[in-house]
Amino acid sequence: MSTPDTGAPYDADAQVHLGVFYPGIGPQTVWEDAKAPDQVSPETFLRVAQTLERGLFDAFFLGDGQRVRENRGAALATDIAGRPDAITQLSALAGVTSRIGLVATQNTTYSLPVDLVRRLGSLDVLSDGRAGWNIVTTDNAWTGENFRRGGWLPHEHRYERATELVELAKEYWVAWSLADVATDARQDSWLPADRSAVIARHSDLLHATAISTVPSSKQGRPVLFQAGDSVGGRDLAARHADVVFSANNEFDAAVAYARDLRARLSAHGRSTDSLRILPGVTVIIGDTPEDADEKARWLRENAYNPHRAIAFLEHYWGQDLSAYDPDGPLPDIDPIDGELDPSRGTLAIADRTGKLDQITQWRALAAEKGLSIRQLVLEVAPNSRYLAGTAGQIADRWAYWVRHRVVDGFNVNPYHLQDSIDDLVDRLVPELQERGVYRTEYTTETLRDHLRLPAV
Ligand SMILES: Cc1cc2nc3c(=O)[nH]c(=O)nc-3n(C[C@H](O)[C@H](O)[C@H](O)COP(=O)(O)O)c2cc1C
Repeated sequence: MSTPDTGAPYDADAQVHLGVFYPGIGPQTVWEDAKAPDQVSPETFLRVAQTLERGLFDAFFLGDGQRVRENRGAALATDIAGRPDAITQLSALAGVTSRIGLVATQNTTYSLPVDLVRRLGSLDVLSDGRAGWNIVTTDNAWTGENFRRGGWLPHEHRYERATELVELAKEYWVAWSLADVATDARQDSWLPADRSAVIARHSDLLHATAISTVPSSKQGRPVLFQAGDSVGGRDLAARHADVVFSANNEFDAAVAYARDLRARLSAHGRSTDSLRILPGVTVIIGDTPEDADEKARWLRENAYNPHRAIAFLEHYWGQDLSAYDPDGPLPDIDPIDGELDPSRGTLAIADRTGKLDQITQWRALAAEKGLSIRQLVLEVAPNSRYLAGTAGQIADRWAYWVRHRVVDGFNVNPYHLQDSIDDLVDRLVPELQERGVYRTEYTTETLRDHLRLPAV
């Protein structure tokens, strides 16, 4: 096999960095199973975080979604079922874990800047330098309707606001440290003036004036993850992120992505080693390759059962499609705008065209491959592709990927809140350790150091 051009040299000592990304209980997670634990109880998360810490994981992180999406007056069948706020949840875990990084997804489009930055800085200080922020711009107008401003901001402005917010955050978190606090109570102020300067940003998209209320943490500031794959997203990552949570987990796409991102890093004057690339992936471990494939087949069919397959299409067609046979051809009617319209999901004016283009593409794919509604959904729905194999096969593959710098590790989406996490820790981790690509103990304390990132 030829050496992939990833924009970084081969590294025989490269290590696999691992996170678990838990988006919340949705179609990709088996929650009907009797053994599946409750998705909001503190005991569930305590057990998951402690298992991952036993497995020496770099990070546990939570997705964010601030509104339940609807379908014909009920919760959309393919959406996440219930999702408490990530910072609140991770703050609870900070007290019962000691090493694992705690990463909260929070959106930059709707959040109030100083409030968000202050809460993330607080998690970082209270966890002793283990916090991360998964920066998302959030692509749906439903979320916007929760907020005073309503569904707002087209795509390009979302990244402008995100950049301004991140720049504010970076100033806010390192404004002062505990070492700056006066020990002599007779001094005029408990902070020197140059450490309590007003941090201000005023633009069409963001207004904020702040003096930081939280000291810098043991790792300086929270580690910045960025999730979003457009040019705007990649540029934000290249300018400011420490880690990208990428969606490119197929080999050729991952190689091209690594090369592109590293070129962007260089263009922004950053070293290609200052950013970690961790794509999301669902891992299915079997006793044999056939066993893993069989599990994957079952999971995929469970995730998009006939009912959910129709619900998935209704989201695009904007209307009731319950009369259509999931094992039959795609609807031949045109989509309409309405309650289920994904233009409420993406905010762009041109969405109606985008939606029609999408449907045209699906029709072509279904015609080419002879796919029914359900087969098409299994082909195109997010997270419906899995990495299935024995633990040894997956470890071999990952060792190759990290040494060739295609990625620096993975964010694994658990398909079962406990079983798939046990498999990672008890079956995959020992195989990675045997190949010398995974730590055998924590030798570092902060998330930044676990990830071998440059100091702030
Ligand atoms: C791997 C990944 C994970 C994401 N997780 C979330 C999430 O938990 N909550 C959220 O609101 N948006 C999430 N997003 C959506 C992004 O914030 C963004 O809105 C979307 O990807 C559109 O931006 P883009 O065109 O730059 O990709 C995620 C995106 C990616 C690629």
